[in-house]
Amino acid sequence: MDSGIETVDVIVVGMGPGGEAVAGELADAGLKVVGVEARLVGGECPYYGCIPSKMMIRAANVLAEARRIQELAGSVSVVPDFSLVARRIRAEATDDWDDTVAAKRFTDKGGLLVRGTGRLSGPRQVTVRRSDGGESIFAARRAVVLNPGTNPAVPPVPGLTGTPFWTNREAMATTAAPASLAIIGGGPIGAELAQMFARFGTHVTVVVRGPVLLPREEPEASALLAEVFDSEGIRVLFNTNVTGVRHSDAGFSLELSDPGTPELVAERLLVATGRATTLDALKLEQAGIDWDGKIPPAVDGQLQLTDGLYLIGDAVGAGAFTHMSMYQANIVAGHILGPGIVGGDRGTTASHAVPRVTFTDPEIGSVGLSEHQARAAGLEIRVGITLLADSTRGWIHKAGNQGFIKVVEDAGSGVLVGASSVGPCGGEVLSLLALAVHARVPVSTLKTMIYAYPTFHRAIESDLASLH
Ligand SMILES: Cc1cc2nc3c(=O)[nH]c(=O)nc-3n(C[C@H](O)[C@H](O)[C@H](O)COP(=O)(O)OP(=O)(O)OC[C@H]3O[C@@H](n4cnc5c(N)ncnc54)[C@H](O)[C@@H]3O)c2cc1C
Ligand SMILES: NC(=O)c1ccc[n+]([C@@H]2O[C@H](COP(=O)([O-])OP(=O)(O)OC[C@H]3O[C@@H](n4cnc5c(N)ncnc54)[C@H](O)[C@@H]3O)[C@@H](O)[C@H]2O)c1
Repeated sequence: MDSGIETVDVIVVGMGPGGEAVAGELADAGLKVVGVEARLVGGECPYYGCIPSKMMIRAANVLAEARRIQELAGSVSVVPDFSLVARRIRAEATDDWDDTVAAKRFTDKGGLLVRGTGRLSGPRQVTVRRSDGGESIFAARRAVVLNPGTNPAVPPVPGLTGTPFWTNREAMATTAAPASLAIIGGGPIGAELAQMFARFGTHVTVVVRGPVLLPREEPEASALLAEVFDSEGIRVLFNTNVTGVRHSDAGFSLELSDPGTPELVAERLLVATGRATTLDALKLEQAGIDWDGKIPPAVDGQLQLTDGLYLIGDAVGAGAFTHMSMYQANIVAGHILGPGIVGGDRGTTASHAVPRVTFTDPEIGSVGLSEHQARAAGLEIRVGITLLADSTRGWIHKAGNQGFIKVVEDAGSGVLVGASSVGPCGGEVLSLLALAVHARVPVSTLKTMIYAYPTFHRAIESDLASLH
């Protein structure tokens, strides 16, 4: 409708992983739910993030394993063909960036999907500038849930704007691996895509303004990844700023602050310098929020900004991961349904055991606090670190066996407060450590567990024995 206000139970603005989950569950429970989506139902993860990037990485890892055949099993000729990956992403992951199936999943539950951009226009009221040019206004009896996600952040580098640089979105849509690629940023996106494209034959240079890759990880993980990148021919320029960008038919030319490499030339440029929220555009002040650009601390518990207004997903700032968006969606759905409903009231958010996995090879998984964070929090800690290559399974594995397990124990309580699992299947091995940190399992109990032989996770047993 173009006039009047339609009253519903719940309005969800932004149908990313968390928005889609909460809207779907509430619609399933019989509530009248409006989902507002400006681009694609499902958000960044299925179309431009986790899923297509992991399909690319799966293919790149197969190439890497094939190249390891000569060290372990014979000979093979490996000829990469990126078109297979591009086809798979179109056919199986993104439906050629068409969200009809995802939209139907929601509308089949009774949800009303409104395509357009939503903003708050009052307490529990949302105005939508629809994609068809019209406007709709909705009022929510129970709640408004904001799941706006993020967009790629683009740094103010002179000359960059207006060039055909890639963000993750264009990178996921490429049909060919470029001959050469410059990447600005050595976070998870930069690191994962650097190795993936390099394994398809691209000459990759990563420009990192600090001294390490993946600065949020343990220093041992960052150092190991730098070693692996070096061994795979991926060039990393540390402590380097990009001071200018030019583009011509020949490709990109980057002006660098490094006197040793003042210019970097590449066919393509990927900007992977973090994300920017769109919270400003949601007009939180219309719902009575004293908005100063910072998320109010109240959002940490019930994810409620004010009565009946919830925020979930990357914009919360508690970890920009799909699993966090879904975790928060579950808590908010429970809160909206209320304790009287079966499955209602799912408590408040806990932040002590947030896991993450960067899908480089080796995979870099971590949970909870790093050694540095635990010390900075004033904890008296014990640390253990065990190289996978020194474990039986790592030694058997041989080619591609780089990695380690690192655990951080709070000596006072005798429980693990953080851990890293780096290696082949590092993300899978992390699960045991994530459980230990989440459930605060005493280290004395973990030490009595039987660890199957010869598994990668058995290195955890040696690691616990090495705590000091
Ligand atoms: C390359 C890449 C790889 C990644 N890999 C992983 C991974 O392996 N594992 C992992 O856990 N995470 C990964 N992530 C992160 C993951 O994609 C996000 O954490 C995830 O998408 C959750 O985001 P979200 O729920 O906050 O919303 P998003 O997915 O960002 O979706 C938000 C939606 O809201 C819509 N929207 C925004 N504002 C409005 C408005 N005003 N009105 C209407 N609609 C609006 C947007 O169009 C968008 O569709 C990756 C990200 C990238 C970029
Ligand atoms: N496997 C996963 O779970 C996965 C994979 C990819 C992305 N993600 C999520 O997406 C988020 C975004 O990833 P990202 O890698 O873009 O962001 P990021 O913020 O994690 O890393 C960006 C890096 O770019 C650097 N940087 C910023 N401005 C720069 C500049 N002007 N010049 C050079 N370097 C600059 C930053 O110092 C930082 O190290 C991640 O934080 C993560 O939460 C998750």
